[in-house]
Amino acid sequence: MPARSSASDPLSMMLAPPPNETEAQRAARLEAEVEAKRVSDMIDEELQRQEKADKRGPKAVKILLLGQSESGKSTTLKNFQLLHSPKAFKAERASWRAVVQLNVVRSMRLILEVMAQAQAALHSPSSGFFDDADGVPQLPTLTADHLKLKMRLSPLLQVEETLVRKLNPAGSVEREATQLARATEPAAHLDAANMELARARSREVAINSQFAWKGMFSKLVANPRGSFESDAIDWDDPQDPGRILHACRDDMIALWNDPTIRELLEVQKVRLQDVPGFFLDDLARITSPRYVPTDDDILRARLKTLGVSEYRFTIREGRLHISREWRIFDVGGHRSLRAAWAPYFDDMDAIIFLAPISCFDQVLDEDPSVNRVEDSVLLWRSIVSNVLLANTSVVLFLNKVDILQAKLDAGIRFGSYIVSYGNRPNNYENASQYMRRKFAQILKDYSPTPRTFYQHFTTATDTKQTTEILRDVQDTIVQRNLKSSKLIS
Ligand SMILES: Nc1nc2c(ncn2[C@@H]2O[C@H](COP(=O)(O)OP(=O)(O)OP(=O)(O)O)[C@@H](O)[C@H]2O)c(=O)[nH]1
Ligand SMILES: [Mg+2]
Repeated sequence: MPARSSASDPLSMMLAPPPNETEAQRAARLEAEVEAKRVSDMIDEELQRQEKADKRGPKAVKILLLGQSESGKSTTLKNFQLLHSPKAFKAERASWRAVVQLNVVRSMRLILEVMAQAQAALHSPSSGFFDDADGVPQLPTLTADHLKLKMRLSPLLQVEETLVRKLNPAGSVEREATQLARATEPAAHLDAANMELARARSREVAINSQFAWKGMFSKLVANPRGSFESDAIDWDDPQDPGRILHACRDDMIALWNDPTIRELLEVQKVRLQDVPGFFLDDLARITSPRYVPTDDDILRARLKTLGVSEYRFTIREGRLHISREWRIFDVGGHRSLRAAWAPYFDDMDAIIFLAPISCFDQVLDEDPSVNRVEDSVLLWRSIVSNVLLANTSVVLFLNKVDILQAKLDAGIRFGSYIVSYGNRPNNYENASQYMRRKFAQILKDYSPTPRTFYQHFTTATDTKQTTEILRDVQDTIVQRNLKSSKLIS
């Protein structure tokens, strides 16, 4: 078909300028055309923006995890990951293997530290560990075999250095915070040794969430075939942490199971079982060449948080199955890191506050004059009274109830530390309900506006129980969103 000339095309004819157009008319027409194009471009832009927004879905739900250090925030985040991205969670096993190794080495370092202190005490009669009457040492005596074990385990400190160097690039501030104890050099006298032990107890590896540490560890411990099920140790590398731990395996087991060492730890009031990241009862499994952490190991592994980490997932809501993005923010709970929380208060849908109520007989590492439960209570008060958070839903996890139960069963008296508890029965039922009422009352007294809140007794290391609770929390927030967007009444 022959192409139509513009002279016969009705559209061209309609758009063509009038044949007798004056200069002024032409200028006005061109100006109107420019204006029409501007308006049309604006409309296009708005349509594109809306299209993008529709694709992105409704506004994201934001949840902030708060609580003191070691309260279980990162453990709760791991539970969210396990619930929504189980494959990605499992793919990170190699990285967590390194953290479990660090935890083992930390526990062993504490034992070596206690041994060094006992040795120092022998040379210091004024140490307070000698009976005033007959001058006999009150500490169990270490034999030559113990000292041989201690010497043979000194390569473990090197393992820690290797792993820490990998975790924190040289020169970063976090590296300084993780400097290692010299457990092999006994302190000159007991006061110094005591201080060294106290420092060693609180010194732990911390990670800045902005640093891609998981990538570093995957490279370090995954085998060349990328499979974690097979041998994950590089036997050609004498520095390989897995290789050194494997070589020290029998000595570590012997030391941990030695009755004199257990007695020494008891006299020094070092309960390694209560230190987060305790794996000494699993040494044979963890130091085996093909060790791959289980979900349970990953939840129990302890890595202190510096900075803020964010985890995103999508949930389909309501009958219309509208996808909505959820963002969970995990912050560091150490006192020096709490100032970094405030910028996140704006625009949060919910806060999950973790209060580890098992810590009633412990003090803060950052201030030994403060009881840990007291710190949680004060922190809760400052959060619920904060006007920036007045419209934010609050969910309280009274966490570590497994440890609370164990401590009360072992006869540790709740009322000796929480004085207001008085002479109430020293059992789980009464103590846990007492704490529940205490936190609820503070919310009632200090919240700027009356608000409902949800509270749960939790054991964040118990994935089954925690995922059920997290599902519950999610449902509550979804229902609230649907109500406020009037999708349900
Ligand atoms: N037994 C027991 N251990 C728990 C529980 N919750 C957390 N833990 C352990 O306690 C340790 C500390 O938990 P994290 O989740 O690292 O604590 P956090 O609040 O993130 O601490 P920071 O990062 O320092 O602010 C980890 O080793 C956990 O495995 C619990 O309910 N019971
Ligand atoms: Mg953390």
